[in-house]
Amino acid sequence: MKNEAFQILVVDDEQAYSDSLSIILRSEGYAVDTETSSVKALEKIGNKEYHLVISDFMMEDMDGFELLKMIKEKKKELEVIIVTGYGSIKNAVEAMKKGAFSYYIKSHDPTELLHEVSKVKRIRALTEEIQQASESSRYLMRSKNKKMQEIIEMAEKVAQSDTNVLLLGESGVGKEVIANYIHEQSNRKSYQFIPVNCRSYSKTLLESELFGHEKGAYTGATETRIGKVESAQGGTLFLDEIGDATLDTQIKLLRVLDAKYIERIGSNEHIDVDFRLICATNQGLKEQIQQGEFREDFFYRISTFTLEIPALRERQEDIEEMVRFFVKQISRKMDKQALDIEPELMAYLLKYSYPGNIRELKNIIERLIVLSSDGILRKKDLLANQQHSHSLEYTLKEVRAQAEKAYIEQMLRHMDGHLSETANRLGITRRQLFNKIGQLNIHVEK
Ligand SMILES: Nc1ncnc2c1ncn2[C@@H]1O[C@H](COP(=O)(O)OP(=O)(O)OP(=O)(O)O)[C@@H](O)[C@H]1O
Repeated sequence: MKNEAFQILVVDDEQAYSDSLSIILRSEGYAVDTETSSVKALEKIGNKEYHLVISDFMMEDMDGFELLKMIKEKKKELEVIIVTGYGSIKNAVEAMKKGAFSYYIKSHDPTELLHEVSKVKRIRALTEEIQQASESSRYLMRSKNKKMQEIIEMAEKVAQSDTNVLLLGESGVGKEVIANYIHEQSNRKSYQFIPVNCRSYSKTLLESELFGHEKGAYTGATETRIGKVESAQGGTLFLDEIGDATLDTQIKLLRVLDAKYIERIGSNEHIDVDFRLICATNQGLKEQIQQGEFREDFFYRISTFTLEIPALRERQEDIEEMVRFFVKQISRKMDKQALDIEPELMAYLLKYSYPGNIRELKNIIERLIVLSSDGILRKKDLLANQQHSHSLEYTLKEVRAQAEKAYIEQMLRHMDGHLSETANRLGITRRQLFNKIGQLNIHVEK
């Protein structure tokens, strides 16, 4: 991680002290924000991804212990260095027991502090490396299919430039996975990959999600919030289902791409932004343009480089390896023993048409693993699962309930257990979703 990507928040109610600290830290290239109030600092921490907080111990509105406790409650992984005077070393040591990374004595040589900061940075980089190594085994980025091989190759090439990319393909073919891969292969990889699904939000909510808002910008905006475009600073912004963005939102995005700055809703302040845009859609944008639902100029701007990801049924030669990959991955996740696949099942899976593409294949394997009690995945379990659509022993109400349950569970998994977004996507209220979860005995994994 480069120093500029390492975000530090300095909290001290003595403005002069936090200013001088930030000058020292900035001279090393770190990105520094300062705050004189602990309460406001907590708000900032909620809104932005910091890597380190350097906080004074004695402050007027909250003492160091309390601030530390609240930071750790909010963000366990966020490191805190306590700054203290000679008189309160005992407290600083106590703070370390409570989770502070280390402490720094105010009158000491600042190189000591810089040394501690670089330690936090090194540890953070190591943790991220480990995370990335385990993430790379999350995806199978190999293919025997010629078209898919070309797509992976082109994704690697385009990753080296800053070109905007448009990913086309049916739902579940792995557009987000490819977008993430492009980010990981690019020199923006030490910054964040920020995905936003445009279908999950109403127009106002999407714009506030993207551009952020100032406190009081509209009813319900109770605090200032940083948008996803700002969070993608230095990194990659992935806009999924871009066809769902309204014409107004498209104009605003076009302006951001041209002017390279945003204004939070309710503010005139220009905030410079630098990110790569990757968009995806499973709709025909050309038809949407003809119907006046999608701006042509925006389309040309986002589609400098277009990749069309084939449906899984068009790359049948990859199914077997993918089945084995998911069996291994999911059984490890569920802590189940190594699993064998019955040949009849494999033969069925190789011929099946997968209207839901890779997502459907993954879900099928997950269900089969859950149903297997002896370590063997069998075709009969697959059919048992689909039985309700073939057998005639269920009432209409039961069939409806089963279908609803399966669909809600699938959507919850897709939205990573995020309830509001799931409700939004299902077109019901959060309360209705809660009721369904209770009635249908749905298990929510976060
Ligand atoms: N190459 C791959 N290796 C492993 N898993 C994959 C791969 N491609 C896709 N998947 C899995 O398939 C599921 C669907 O992938 P993804 O969300 O990227 O599809 P999508 O095309 O963006 O779907 P949608 O259009 O519905 O948003 C995810 O669970 C993802 O982890």
